[in-house]
Amino acid sequence: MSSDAGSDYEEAQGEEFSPSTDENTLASAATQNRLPFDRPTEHELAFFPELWEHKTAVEIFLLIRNTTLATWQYNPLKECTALDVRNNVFPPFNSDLDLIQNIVHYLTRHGLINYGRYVRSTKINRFLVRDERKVIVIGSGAAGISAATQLTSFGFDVTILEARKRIGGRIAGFKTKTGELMETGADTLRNLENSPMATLLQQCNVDEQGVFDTVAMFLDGKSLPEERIKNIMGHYLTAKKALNWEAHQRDHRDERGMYVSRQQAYENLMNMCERSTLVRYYNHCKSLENIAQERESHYKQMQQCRNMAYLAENKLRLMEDHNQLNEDPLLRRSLKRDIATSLAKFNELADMFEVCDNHWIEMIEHPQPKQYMHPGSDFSTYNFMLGHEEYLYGANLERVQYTANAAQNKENGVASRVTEGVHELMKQIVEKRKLDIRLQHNVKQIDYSDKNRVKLTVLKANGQVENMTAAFVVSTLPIGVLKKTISNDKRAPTFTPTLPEKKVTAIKSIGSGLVNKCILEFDKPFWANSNRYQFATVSPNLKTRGSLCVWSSVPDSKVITAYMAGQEAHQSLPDDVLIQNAILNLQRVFGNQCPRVPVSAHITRWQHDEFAFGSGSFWGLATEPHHFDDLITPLETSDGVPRVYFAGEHTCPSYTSTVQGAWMSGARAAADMANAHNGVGFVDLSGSKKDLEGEELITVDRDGQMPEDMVPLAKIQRQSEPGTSDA
Ligand SMILES: Cc1cc2nc3c(=O)[nH]c(=O)nc-3n(C[C@H](O)[C@H](O)[C@H](O)COP(=O)(O)OP(=O)(O)OC[C@H]3O[C@@H](n4cnc5c(N)ncnc54)[C@H](O)[C@@H]3O)c2cc1C
Repeated sequence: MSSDAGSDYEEAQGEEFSPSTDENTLASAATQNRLPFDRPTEHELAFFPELWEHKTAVEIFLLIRNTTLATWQYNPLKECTALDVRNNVFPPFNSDLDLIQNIVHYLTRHGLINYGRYVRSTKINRFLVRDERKVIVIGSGAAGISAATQLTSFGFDVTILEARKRIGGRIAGFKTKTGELMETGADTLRNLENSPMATLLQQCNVDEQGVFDTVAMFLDGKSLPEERIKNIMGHYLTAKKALNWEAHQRDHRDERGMYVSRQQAYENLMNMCERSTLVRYYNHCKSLENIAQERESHYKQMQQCRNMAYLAENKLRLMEDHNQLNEDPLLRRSLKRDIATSLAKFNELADMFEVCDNHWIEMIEHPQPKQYMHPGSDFSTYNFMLGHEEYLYGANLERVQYTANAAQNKENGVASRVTEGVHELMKQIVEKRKLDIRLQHNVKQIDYSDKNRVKLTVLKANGQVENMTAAFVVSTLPIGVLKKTISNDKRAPTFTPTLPEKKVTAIKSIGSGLVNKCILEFDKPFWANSNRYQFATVSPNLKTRGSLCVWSSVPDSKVITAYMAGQEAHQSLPDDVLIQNAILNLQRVFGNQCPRVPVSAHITRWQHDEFAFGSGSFWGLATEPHHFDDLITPLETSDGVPRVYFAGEHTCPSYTSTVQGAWMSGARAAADMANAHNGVGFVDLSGSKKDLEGEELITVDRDGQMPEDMVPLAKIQRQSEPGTSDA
């Protein structure tokens, strides 16, 4: 967060916890964790069955739960213990220390507090016998690191096996020869207002930079007026809202039972809008015609009235000239009456004529558009927004189902880039938590056919093969790799026995997407001052809308990144052609300020990365919600014990293809494993600060001696994830 987070970190050890506990603070602590502040979730009700009994019990539970979350958020550099929470809950509600401990334990277990890079002050109780504690986590991406840190806190002995030479997985970056940072994987943390990544940013010694929603847009090198951008953005957001509303109302599938794609849904909406615009235009023209006819008819009647009055008046004058007025008083009166009624009628018609006239003028002054979206720049801008959505989803919108609202989650709210790179967060957590990570350990086989243990065949850097065993395994193999596994690709690890049919179907059904980057380094930044470091170049060609569309940099960096999304992410053009295209794009906007040749450049090809085979997962046209449950369900060894757990961004349906989703999935897998094997009862977690020795973890081995009230719960029905769906 701030550059002096390090010193905060040291100071935190002596700091007292005293967050304000007013209603707003408590409510926002809950929403920050994706929990409803005023009711327990189904998941909480499953763990605290007594909440079904009394309304008062629910109120006390919520007060303690929300205060615990607020206490942790107030200072996430330091473990939040039951004693800290007790001090922050006002009497008499702080009298039940057992309840407070249970809530602290529950929230810790499920990765809502006491996670990431923090100082522990309580002992870690290890109840499982030594052999049952051994966990191997496959992969050191965000999911693997999250699972490993959590499991270590629950008393497991964790080793991470990582195939690459580095940690981080799809969070990656390197320094150029001149020391500039190029982030080749995830670089933007979105949705920070309710993401655990906000806490990690607070815990780590990094500098974060806000990414703004409104960006400058250029079409053919010319800046689009802000007003037009806002206008089109309005159309796009309305369409997106309509789509999300529709997704909650009914299912739209084709004859094969596949969901309608987002592209199709946007096109349908656009056609509907075009149709209704045309209908409105037709009605407008029809009304104009009717008014014109009405006006004409009034005019004609006015003429008739005028003529009648004129005739009667002429007749009267003639009678007067011939001194006949007194001769025929009846005729005289009748003529006078005709004049009066004609004039009255004329006036009435004149008023009606004026009303018509005003209406006519008003309609002429407010013409109706003939088209919903004008072809040309407006349509290109709208199309750019769909291209941007392809970047957020990491997939062509023709392949993403219309119901998916993950992009909504990612796009809205607070977003940040980390000056030192997102991988710096992972590095600092790994160092602080002293995780045991074996790099260049490529897992080739996961054998769960035995009893009591899982065997792994691992290919090491020196070409040696090592067989390793563990009581439990957490696989964070990416969706792209799992897809290769089920298609028997030699580069991907195998499972023995082969994966169950349900899992295979799930892996096939969940989409594997692709985003790539073109990263350019120059000798100085020419793309404007430090505030404006994100802009978009709108492609006039609809087919290439995802190509080099969004440009991003961090202030004072000499590196600028363009993203390739949708169809364009699969570009097979050689690097130098892509780099030249990017330079041309920049030159259209910045002219000669942009040099013809960059100092250095890097193009990513995540589709060919054999430890990822893609950038992230998405809700494909055949993805059903239960596919994520099928993917998450652990594999059982031959003794019927669940031992191979699954994590990774692709197992977090609400936040697929994000670092947040990966982190949350690791915490979820760790909780599932601990709940099943390490007991869901609670022990004294209040901790004794006397035991605290620096930042060393204090572990107490109890070798199988589990307290009576701490029974392992073989299977807790996963009713919902804490802090996701039912928030
Ligand atoms: C170009 C790009 C841009 C992105 N931009 C963003 C963004 O701006 N914001 C965002 O939130 N997300 C973004 N993402 C997505 C984000 O990076 C991922 O969702 C997240 O990092 C996935 O974490 P993970 O732990 O699930 O998987 P990974 O990070 O892929 O971790 C899996 C690990 O398993 C290892 N592994 C694979 N096979 C084996 C094997 N056989 N043996 C041992 N280890 C193995 C891999 O090397 C890897 O380290 C982006 C991704 C890409 C590619």
